[in-house]
Amino acid sequence: MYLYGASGHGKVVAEIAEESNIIISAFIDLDENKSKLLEYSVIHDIPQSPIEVVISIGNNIVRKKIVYENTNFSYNALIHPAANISKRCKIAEGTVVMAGVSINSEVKIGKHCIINTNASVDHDCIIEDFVHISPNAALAGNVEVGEGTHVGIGASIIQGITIGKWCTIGAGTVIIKDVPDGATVVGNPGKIIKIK
Ligand SMILES: CC(=O)SCCNC(=O)CCNC(=O)[C@H](O)C(C)(C)COP(=O)(O)OP(=O)(O)OC[C@H]1O[C@@H](n2cnc3c(N)ncnc32)[C@H](O)[C@@H]1OP(=O)(O)O
Repeated sequence: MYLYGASGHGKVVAEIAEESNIIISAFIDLDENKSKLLEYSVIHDIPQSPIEVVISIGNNIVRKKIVYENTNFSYNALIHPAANISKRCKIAEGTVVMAGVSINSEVKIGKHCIINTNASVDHDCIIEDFVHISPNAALAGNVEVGEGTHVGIGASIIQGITIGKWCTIGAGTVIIKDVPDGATVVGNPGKIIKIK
């Protein structure tokens, strides 16, 4: 497997692959100043043959762009063995689930999401493609999160809330009302500070 993105996030993704006994061929990164990350080489020319990849980049828009630009890539979900995942949840290709995560019954998680360390996603949540749920964020039951949204570290979202596409939920924010597309929300209770 290749990891696309030789960064801090890439290190964490590499260690999930190692824990899962998956062999890492190399990192791919267009930054020619990077030659090695952990014990792995960083290559700058994207292979054109079919390869299996996990995109190890935290930026949601960049992950989406890479998927659309590289049709020779194939993807599987990468799940840390120390994540606690319901047998009734669905996790789509390219999504990375980190250590300590809990995902409860009948949750659906889209493609190329990051469910970061110790995040908690409760029953019946629906998370669309390219979302990042940061460390220690907690989603109560029946929460929906739209494509490309970033839920910040330690944020809490009460049950039944719908968060739109490409939103940013600030670190530690408490969401008690639905959030429209493109909104940045911070504080407790969460208030919109900008809309894209
Ligand atoms: C493993 C990992 O590292 S995963 C990465 C996890 N990272 C995160 O969760 C980061 C989340 N990002 C944030 O919380 C950021 O502060 C953002 C995106 C919400 C806002 O960033 P910016 O758009 O740059 O806004 P800026 O810093 O200018 O702040 C605007 C106002 O909102 C306030 N504000 C910003 N973030 C927060 C927050 N999380 N909670 C409360 N208030 C906040 C600021 O104090 C400021 O208030 P003021 O106008 O009264 O001075």
